[in-house]
Amino acid sequence: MKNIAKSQPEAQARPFILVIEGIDFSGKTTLAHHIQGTLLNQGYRVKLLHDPKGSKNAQVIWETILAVQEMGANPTTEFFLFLAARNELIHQEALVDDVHVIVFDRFIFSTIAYQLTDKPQSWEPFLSTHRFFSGLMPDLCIYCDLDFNTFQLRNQARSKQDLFDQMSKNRFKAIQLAYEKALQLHVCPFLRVHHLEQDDFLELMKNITDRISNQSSHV
Ligand SMILES: Nc1ncnc2c1ncn2[C@@H]1O[C@H](COP(=O)(O)OP(=O)(O)OP(=O)(O)O)[C@@H](O)[C@H]1O
Ligand SMILES: Cc1cn([C@H]2C[C@H](O)[C@@H](COP(=O)(O)O)O2)c(=O)[nH]c1=O
Repeated sequence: MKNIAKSQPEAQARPFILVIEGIDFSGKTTLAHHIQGTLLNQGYRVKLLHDPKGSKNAQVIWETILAVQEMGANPTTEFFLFLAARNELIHQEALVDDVHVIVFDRFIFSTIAYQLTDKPQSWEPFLSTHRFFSGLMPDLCIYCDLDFNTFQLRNQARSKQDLFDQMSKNRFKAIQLAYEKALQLHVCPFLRVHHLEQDDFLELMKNITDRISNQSSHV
């Protein structure tokens, strides 16, 4: 990726929380690494965290999620385990370093889309609980859009799969719909990306860095 500028970013009172969301194989991790690399090149201190696997304890909880899922756990149990994993991730990794930007590869919208899919009445209570216990709310969400055919092609090309990756078209559509509705809750602004090309990426980066500078000039 092109090195745009190397001026020193302004000091910030708190990190900018950038969340990358989307269904499995939508390109979140690829995009997150490009964004991290570009921001680092511009002199930002950046931390990239993968929810739910991005800290030692979170990884243990993720393995528990997979194990109990295999045994047919109650969906609410799965919900609480994802919250537990995120709590560990936040406390072990997110709140410990002095950084300008934290990029989360998945965050609270994933829980709405996957665990609370058909329970829109539970979304606000969940968000309030998250806000109360962690205080870490997204400043911007980048939503990676994907069609079902591409999902299937990318899924088939994968060597390693877990139960979350094996979903029917109906389940895929339900998760997407939940994402779309959750993004309308005004938790934070969001940008939608779909098959990102180089030019679109440069524009996206400009948008992101403008928002980061804007936040630091308002603290
Ligand atoms: N813009 C793109 N164009 C074409 N292929 C892409 C693009 N972005 C990602 N891919 C490919 O799609 C696959 C999934 O990408 P990636 O791992 O980044 O997605 P993800 O959303 O993080 O997936 P998961 O949710 O399973 O972790 C990879 O094989 C990657 O190379
Ligand atoms: C954070 C979070 C994740 N999930 C699911 C979604 C994915 O299938 C896996 C995580 O693996 P990936 O490599 O990021 O695709 O976990 C979930 O169901 N709920 C959540 O809150």
